[in-house]
Amino acid sequence: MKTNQYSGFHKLTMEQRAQEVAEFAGLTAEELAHITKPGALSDNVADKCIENVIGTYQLPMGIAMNFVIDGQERLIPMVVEEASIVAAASNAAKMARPSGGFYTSYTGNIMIAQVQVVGVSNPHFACHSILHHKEEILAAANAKDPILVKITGGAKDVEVRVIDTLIGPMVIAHLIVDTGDAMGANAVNTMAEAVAPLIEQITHGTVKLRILSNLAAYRLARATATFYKDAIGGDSVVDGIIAAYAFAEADPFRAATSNKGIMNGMDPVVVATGNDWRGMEAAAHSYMYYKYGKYTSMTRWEKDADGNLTGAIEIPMMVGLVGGATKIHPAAQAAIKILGVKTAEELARIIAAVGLAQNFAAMRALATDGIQKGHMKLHARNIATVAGATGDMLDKVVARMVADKKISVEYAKELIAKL
Ligand SMILES: CC(C)(COP(=O)([O-])OP(=O)([O-])OC[C@H]1O[C@@H](n2cnc3c(N)ncnc32)[C@H](O)[C@@H]1OP(=O)([O-])[O-])[C@@H](O)C(=O)NCCC(=O)NCCSC(=O)C[C@@](C)(O)CC(=O)[O-]
Ligand SMILES: NC(=O)C1=CN([C@@H]2O[C@H](COP(=O)(O)OP(=O)(O)OC[C@H]3O[C@@H](n4cnc5c(N)ncnc54)[C@H](OP(=O)(O)O)[C@@H]3O)[C@@H](O)[C@H]2O)C=CC1
Repeated sequence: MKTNQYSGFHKLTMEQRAQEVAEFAGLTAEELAHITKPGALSDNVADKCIENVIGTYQLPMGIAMNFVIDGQERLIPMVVEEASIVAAASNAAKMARPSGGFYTSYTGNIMIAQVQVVGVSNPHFACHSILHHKEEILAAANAKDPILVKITGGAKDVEVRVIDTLIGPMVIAHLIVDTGDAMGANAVNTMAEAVAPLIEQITHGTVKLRILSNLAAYRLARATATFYKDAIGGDSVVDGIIAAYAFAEADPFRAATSNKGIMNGMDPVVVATGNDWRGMEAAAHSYMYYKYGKYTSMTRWEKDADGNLTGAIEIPMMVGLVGGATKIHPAAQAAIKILGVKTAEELARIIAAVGLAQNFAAMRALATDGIQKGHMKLHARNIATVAGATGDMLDKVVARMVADKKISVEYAKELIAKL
């Protein structure tokens, strides 16, 4: 496969798809086997990732097609259990292609470590004292990670705040750290612990928590795309999507589902690359309050002067290529090679684009046929399997359920009995 716009890719067998992906990404047979051969992880790394390991739990890895991001064709590995997500991402990317696909930007690999100081009688004065000693504090932080300092410069700045809390004022110091191609949690936690004694001396207070913030408000990935109205169903579809977006922008009940739809795109890539999806989720949802003062849509959708649909997303994206499980998980390494990324920045930008694509696909389906038509057609295989259908019988049962527009375990069982 020389291009990722492979119409009918989904009609190939698993083995054929794997070979096409390996050819596009230049995967060796061994690298491909880390994905296609179950059990690879338990042979060498599972017991090094977490505690009390007894084995491994497998999830499907699908490949979203058609993505052009900043002018480059990308295959997107997505690890997820839910039907229709990979199809939706592929469909959205296909519809974005006529305008050139997705365009991204990024603010840098900047993480925040928090140091909490309590018992300070003059908190505002203490904040100034911390800032007077900024260079000393940065030196103490950077002494803990010479590798990071060599690569990125490490801790770059200190910020301070006084917050009023239920137990009185607290001085909160933020270490601002460039963590390079690492997600950086362990790195910044180590630095926060290292500077605590110095901050206690400076403030005459007591340091309690020393921990990163997952509200990675300085590590933002952005993506935009233009969907030509004629490529997505015309003015009524554009207006339908704008109305769906306006609902999510205004209502947290809708925003929660619309943003879950965005996570349908972002989480599977974060998981596929061995990154911390809990941290990414915490960052993305909390950023809504930080930026907009309310829980709202993570995306912004508008009409351009020609009536085409334009979308944008700005989201904290703290993912790494080194550190955590990424470096030691062979399938994560293979996924990174499929993506063709060399830096954490590239990966962050791609994930933001996939989130935007997923939101478009969901809202377009909702604004036209409704989600069930596309979703349940793909979920039918899952339903038929639950009912006990296998092999050719499975295909026959799925075809009949879709044709009869009756997709349920009950009806699948009826069909199995009949067929
Ligand atoms: C599902 C589609 C794409 C069908 O849409 P369609 O128009 O029937 O698809 P199509 O048959 O015309 O195919 C168009 C392209 O879609 C892809 N595609 C099509 N079928 C497959 C397949 N079997 N396997 C892999 N890829 C597939 C593929 O790229 C294909 O291009 P082609 O290969 O033909 O050149 C569409 O209905 C859709 O995008 N629906 C949205 C589904 C969705 O968002 N699923 C997420 C789960 S629902 C949810 O939890 C989120 C939500 C909805 O609650 C969020 C919210 O509320 O906002
Ligand atoms: N989200 C959260 O709240 C938390 C997440 N975590 C977990 O922390 C892990 C990620 O932490 P992270 O600090 O990335 O993990 P690591 O500590 O494993 O990796 C970071 C280290 O890799 C080394 N390194 C090598 N090459 C590079 C490079 N090019 N750029 C940057 N660093 C490089 C650095 O120095 P050196 O070699 O000296 O280490 C750096 O400190 C994830 O598993 C995450 O789940 C942990 C706590 C909290």
